[in-house]
Amino acid sequence: MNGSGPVHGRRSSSPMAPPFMVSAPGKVIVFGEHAVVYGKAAMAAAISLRSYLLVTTLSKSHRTVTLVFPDVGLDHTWTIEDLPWSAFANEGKKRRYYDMVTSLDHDLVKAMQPYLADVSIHLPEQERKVHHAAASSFLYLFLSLSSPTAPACIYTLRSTLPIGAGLGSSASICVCISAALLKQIQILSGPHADQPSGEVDTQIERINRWAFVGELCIHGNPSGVDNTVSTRGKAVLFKRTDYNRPPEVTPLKDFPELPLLLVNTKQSRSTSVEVAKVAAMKQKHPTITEATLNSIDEVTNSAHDLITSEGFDVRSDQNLEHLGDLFRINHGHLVSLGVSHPKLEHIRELVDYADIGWTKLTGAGGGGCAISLLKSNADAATIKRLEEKFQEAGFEQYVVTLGGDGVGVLYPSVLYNGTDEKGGEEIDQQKFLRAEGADEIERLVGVGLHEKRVQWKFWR
Ligand SMILES: Nc1ncnc2c1ncn2[C@@H]1O[C@H](COP(=O)(O)OP(=O)(O)OP(=O)(O)O)[C@@H](O)[C@H]1O
Ligand SMILES: C[C@@](O)(CCO)CC(=O)[O-]
Repeated sequence: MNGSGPVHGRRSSSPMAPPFMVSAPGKVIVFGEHAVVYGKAAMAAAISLRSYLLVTTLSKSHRTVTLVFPDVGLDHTWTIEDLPWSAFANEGKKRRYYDMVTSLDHDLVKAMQPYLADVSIHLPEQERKVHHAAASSFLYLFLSLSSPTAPACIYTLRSTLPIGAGLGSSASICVCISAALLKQIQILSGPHADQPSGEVDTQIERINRWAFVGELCIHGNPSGVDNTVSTRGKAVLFKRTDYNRPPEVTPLKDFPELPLLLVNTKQSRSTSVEVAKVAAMKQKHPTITEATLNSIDEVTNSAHDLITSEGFDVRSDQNLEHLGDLFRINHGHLVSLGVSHPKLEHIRELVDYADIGWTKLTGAGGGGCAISLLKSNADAATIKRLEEKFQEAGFEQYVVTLGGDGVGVLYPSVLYNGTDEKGGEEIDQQKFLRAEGADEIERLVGVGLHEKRVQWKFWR
């Protein structure tokens, strides 16, 4: 069944939950992508581009759950009672919200297939794959965390992140879905000011674990670094040596405001395909590949030692050059693992010719984005010329800040947007859908890039 159905305005006297929003950031991997899948360290930071999910509860006369994901053109409705609840409730299959789930249950994945089969059935294979990935991560989490008596709802998702560009779009939507569903079953406490840090950690951990399960539905073998940084925000050093245990996550306090250019080749690719390339390389040349992955680990650890060393100053030429060397070396590793792309090499060449910094791909590669660390003497005119060359090549540049907040909640979805509406401006589905492009989404509901919005709450 397709179509998003009616959306009802809510009043505070209504017994239904009010519309609310959750939001989670994308990320850049500064060092260690791919190697992190094999138990090596990675360093990643949240970025100011984010996904926003609006949850609208419908009246009791409705019994449907609808996904409205316009960024990819997905609009699908399931009837709640029709879904395969019994498979997910079976002895040995039932998961609790506090369980540590580290792999997908193949029987449950199979039980979902008939309900995914008619999602965007009319679309070409490539688009359908994108829809299926998003729909399956939602459905797996919905069936795991919710119940046949769940209220009818519309989940409307919009993101200011480019999709499939290495900036963690899939993780940010999984974090949003996980947080929304956990919020709806009322097992999240907060976020609120002065929440004890132990309680904050528990909420973040719950959201993160289920976001990881969502990521498992989208790409076969995620390390968990993307969902971890998206949930927690800020920046982390991440390492997962044993998939049956939680990863080692070291928060990087005072992550330096690196002078970075972030450029998207706009070459589409899929993370799972790029991860599979490295797996194939490892099978073909196990010793050499292992040595490359170990070398990446050393690069990441060297960067970590540097930025946490006493006296580290990103304005020091010596420190910057050290980090720049590590950018170049890490990019070389990724090239040798086969996950670069001629367009990523083109960005690197343009920056090298301008001689203003060091470049590496970020994320899974195969297209997507590159980051360039700028030298201190990079002058404005040269940067401008370079930006024009990016544009001529069809690339897109983003201005982002690093190390911002992780998952946030806006409950109810009311903001003080400087409008005349009494009690604040209610963000309903129409308004949210009408916002054109990333800038308008930011302006309408953004967590604070343009102005500090106190209504958004974070587990800090
Ligand atoms: N805004 C969105 N709306 C709907 N689905 C989305 C959205 N963003 C991401 N997705 C889902 O995530 C998939 C992209 O995941 P993929 O891992 O390939 O890219 P990424 O997360 O942007 O990159 P990386 O993992 O390298 O950081 C899409 O195919 C889609 O299923
Ligand atoms: C390529 C990879 O290392 C990063 C993708 O953002 C995959 C992962 O860690 O899951």
